[in-house]
Amino acid sequence: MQLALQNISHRYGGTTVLDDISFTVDDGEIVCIVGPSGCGKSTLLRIAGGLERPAGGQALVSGAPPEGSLNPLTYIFQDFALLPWRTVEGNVSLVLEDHGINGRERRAVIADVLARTNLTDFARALPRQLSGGMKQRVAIARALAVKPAIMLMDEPLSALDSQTRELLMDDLIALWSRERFSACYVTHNLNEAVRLGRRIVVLSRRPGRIREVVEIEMPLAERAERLAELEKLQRRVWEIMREEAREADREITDVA
Ligand SMILES: Nc1ncnc2c1ncn2[C@@H]1O[C@H](COP(=O)(O)OP(=O)(O)OP(=O)(O)O)[C@@H](O)[C@H]1O
Repeated sequence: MQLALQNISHRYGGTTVLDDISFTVDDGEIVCIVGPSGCGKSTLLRIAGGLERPAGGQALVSGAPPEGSLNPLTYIFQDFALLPWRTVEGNVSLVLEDHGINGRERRAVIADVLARTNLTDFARALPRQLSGGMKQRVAIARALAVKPAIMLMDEPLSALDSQTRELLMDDLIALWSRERFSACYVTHNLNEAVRLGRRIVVLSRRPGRIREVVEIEMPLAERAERLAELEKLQRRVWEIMREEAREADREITDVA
């Protein structure tokens, strides 16, 4: 399935937050979106998922979803959004219950996604017993359970410390290598963007416009070993963003 954002513009009240944004997320591709604070990244993701209607342009999905997909566009948020009174398997189960998947089929899906996210031994644990990294693995397992065509990921690792973030990035790469998923991945963290993105869409400060799209040919599985090359790419992305970020920072300071 392909997600195409076509000439997306958006405003809140009199403030334009997005201006003429167009790009696609192709099948099996992770596209990262980076840009200064407040440039409209989360807004763009909500528009991509149909949660918000853009003032101009359109978000289109085309092609057939994966067989058995219950929810072609599925979000993963920074704050995990788990139900505290449900166990790990109970949290995953919920999305299947919502779709009327029961009995043996439900148990099979839960077992599969818990195995893929290395959570099998934690099936009966409650969220409060888990570290932040494990909670986010549960959120990823829950997203995978509905067989999404495209995952919409809003700063999924930003609540985690840097070591846990590294481990989760390894997990995401391993998951992607086994079964290529498509994702539109918003992040502040340029290291995450160059580790995970096939393309990085760099936005300007508000109103967010596309400054540049950086393509990264290097296979995902090789990236952990080729850090020096990635470092260069990361610097390049930062060079594109630096002035924008500085201006955005000044703008926020002015308001305060
Ligand atoms: N529902 C809303 N009503 C009014 N203004 C909003 C709303 N949602 C976002 N905004 C404003 O729109 C702008 C873009 O917000 P958005 O959260 O999309 O940016 P962002 O790039 O994701 O920010 P950050 O990097 O800080 O997470 C901000 O100025 C924000 O205050």
